[in-house]
Amino acid sequence: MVNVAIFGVGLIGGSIALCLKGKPGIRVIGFSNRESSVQKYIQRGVVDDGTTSIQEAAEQADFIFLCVPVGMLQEYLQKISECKLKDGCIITDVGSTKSSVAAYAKSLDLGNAVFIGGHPMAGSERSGVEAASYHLLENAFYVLTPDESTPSEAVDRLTELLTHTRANIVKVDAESHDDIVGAISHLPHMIAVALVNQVRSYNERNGLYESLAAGGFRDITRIASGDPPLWRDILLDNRQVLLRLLRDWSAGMERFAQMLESMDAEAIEDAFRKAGEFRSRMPERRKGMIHSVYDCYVDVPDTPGIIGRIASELGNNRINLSNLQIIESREDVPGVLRLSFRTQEYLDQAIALLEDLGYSVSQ
Ligand SMILES: NC(=O)c1ccc[n+]([C@@H]2O[C@H](COP(=O)([O-])OP(=O)(O)OC[C@H]3O[C@@H](n4cnc5c(N)ncnc54)[C@H](O)[C@@H]3O)[C@@H](O)[C@H]2O)c1
Ligand SMILES: O=C(O)C(=O)C[C@]1(C(=O)O)C=C[C@@H](O)C=C1
Repeated sequence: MVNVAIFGVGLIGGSIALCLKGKPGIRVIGFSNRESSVQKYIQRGVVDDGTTSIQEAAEQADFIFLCVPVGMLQEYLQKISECKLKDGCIITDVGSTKSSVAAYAKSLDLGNAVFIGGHPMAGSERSGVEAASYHLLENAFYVLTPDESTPSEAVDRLTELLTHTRANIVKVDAESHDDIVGAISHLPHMIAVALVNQVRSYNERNGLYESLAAGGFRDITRIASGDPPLWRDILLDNRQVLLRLLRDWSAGMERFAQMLESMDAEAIEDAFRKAGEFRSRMPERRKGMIHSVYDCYVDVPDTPGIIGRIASELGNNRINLSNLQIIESREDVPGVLRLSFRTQEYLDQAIALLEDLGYSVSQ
């Protein structure tokens, strides 16, 4: 039996647990510092067992996933390093920054255990085990950051385990990870928050700002609703990279100001053209890319016209579908029809409706 201990069974830890639980030969143990959370994980069927004891979770584990906020990673690594870990135990994390945790792991004596940093490039602005999903990591890139001293056998074992997430593993060094993810994830979160707060202050004088805000504003600002303490930790941890990126961002905005001042129509068009070209190269349906995360999966019987019927039911109930995809039917995937919505409200309404109609719906 392979024991997998998950510390922090929230959005990401819970999603990994859901991918591993029930797989032959795997037992998932959830750790929380609160007994009520442990009970919740077990009741929701996300883990096989749970404990509030770090030692109990760590000492029986073949794999340890640290899925707590970035600001807690070092404390947990340190406490785990004091446990009597199994020989060859692999400790990995899912934190959104990689350099600091890798350096910290190196400074510890982990005995015969091995640390390999990790970061699944999928997520959402939601948090907690309630938001965890079996499908969250499917087709996403999952970054691992081994270095030259990491035994390749350990990387292979972790990669093998992660096949259950259906993510695509990519290996990157920790510093490059922080540069790249700073630009494609952390900077966008800061921009979204600054933009929402800019509009929020205008809205204090005139409530029409809020009323008229439509798709464009919603699309670019969804991530401004991320968990504040979680994002505080991420931004502070990657601050050196982010300070540089913010200077580049300011320069880009300054260029826009110049284009407007000098009425440089061609340059404005050119900026949109280049951005559009780059963005259109990104696959639409890849997890972690620009996409709706308000998805659910419906088991669809093989009956003619069934997809049309589902779409009509949603339409008749004024539930706006933003995308519909028939996904390949495979043995380990419960649903075959993926329905995407623009808001949590539509998603909740759709799930309630489809369940009322007798469909089996999963998230
Ligand atoms: N949110 C995303 O989109 C996303 C994507 C990829 C990676 N990550 C990374 O994943 C990690 C977890 O993020 P999440 O989005 O799953 O957050 P989350 O809030 O959903 O989950 C965090 C979990 O850690 C637990 N936790 C918090 N403080 C704790 C403590 N002191 N002791 C024990 N447990 C504690 C919480 O109870 C929760 O179960 C973070 O390091 C984050 O950087 C997040
Ligand atoms: O889709 C979102 O809401 C996310 O914030 C996911 C996202 C991202 O920025 O793309 C956020 C943090 C991560 O560490 C990885 C992915």
